[in-house]
Amino acid sequence: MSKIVFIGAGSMAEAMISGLIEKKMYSGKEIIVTNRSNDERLQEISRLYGVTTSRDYTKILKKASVVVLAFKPKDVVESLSLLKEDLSSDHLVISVIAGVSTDSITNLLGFEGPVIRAMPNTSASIGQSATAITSGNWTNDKHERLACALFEAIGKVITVDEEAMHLVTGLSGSGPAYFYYMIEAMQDAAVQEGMTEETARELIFQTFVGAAGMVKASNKTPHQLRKDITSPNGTTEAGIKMLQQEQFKESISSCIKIAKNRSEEMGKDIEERLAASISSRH
Ligand SMILES: NC(=O)C1=CN([C@@H]2O[C@H](COP(=O)(O)OP(=O)(O)OC[C@H]3O[C@@H](n4cnc5c(N)ncnc54)[C@H](OP(=O)(O)O)[C@@H]3O)[C@@H](O)[C@H]2O)C=CC1
Ligand SMILES: O=C(O)[C@@H]1CCC=N1
Repeated sequence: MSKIVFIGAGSMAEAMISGLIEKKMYSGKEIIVTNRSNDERLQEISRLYGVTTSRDYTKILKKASVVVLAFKPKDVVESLSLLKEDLSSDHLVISVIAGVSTDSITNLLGFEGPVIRAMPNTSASIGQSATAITSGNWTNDKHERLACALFEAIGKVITVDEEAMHLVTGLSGSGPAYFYYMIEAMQDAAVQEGMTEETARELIFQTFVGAAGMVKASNKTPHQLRKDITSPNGTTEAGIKMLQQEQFKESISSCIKIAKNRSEEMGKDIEERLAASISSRH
């Protein structure tokens, strides 16, 4: 039986594993997970999802057809140098690593194998990821269909040109955190105004779910939906005016730009380290 291997057992790997099992795309038995050194974490993942865990790369990669790279960008050079002996062009490599291009991965692996770069988000764990994928040079339709099916099992998938991946990363990869920050801020404000945390949470959560549902279901734009709530000289107008005064839109714009730039920087850092390692070999 051909398995899927996760190299990395952190938040993103767990979100994908739980979503894939929940949607029955893979059973726990068909998933192998490894990490660098955290034994407790591997035990926890195994207990929660019934997956196999191992640090024997040679053994696990022999059983796998799909290999998901789910470690941090800073670990790419070291981790791929450990993995490349056991990887071949028969493996489909799916990287969810922020910033790092398919070319960098191919160059680090040192052979022309299929690499798909994906940017999901942690809502994968409830089947609600927004994922963008892009294909490297050595993929075919079969690889792309497989990657699409995998990410469709855990949410919505779009295909983009690789240049767009930095923006996607700052927008929808990091995106859930921006909304959580907004919820946190609204909850803190309500508690400061005397509401219990429990009541605030209940009201705010449902308000978020309802607003997201409206954006999805309605044929109105978010702008129109906002206008519908904003009575002249009413509470919403007062609140929105304060957000405008505090430069809410400008803050969000800077947030997306800086996150996109950070993704670009992380990619460049890997390219520079790759170039340095090539020149040191000559
Ligand atoms: N978190 C998110 O919302 C999203 C993250 N991503 C991307 O997913 C990737 C993982 O992020 P996240 O899950 O948050 O990170 P975490 O820090 O939670 O997890 C990283 C994992 O990688 C493991 N690891 C590091 N080096 C190796 C190695 N050589 N072999 C095997 N495992 C290794 C670590 O093991 P150990 O703990 O033992 O060191 C750890 O399990 C990142 O590249 C990130 O950019 C993409 C989209 C969203
Ligand atoms: O913060 C990060 O670098 C990763 C990438 C997207 C979400 N988390």
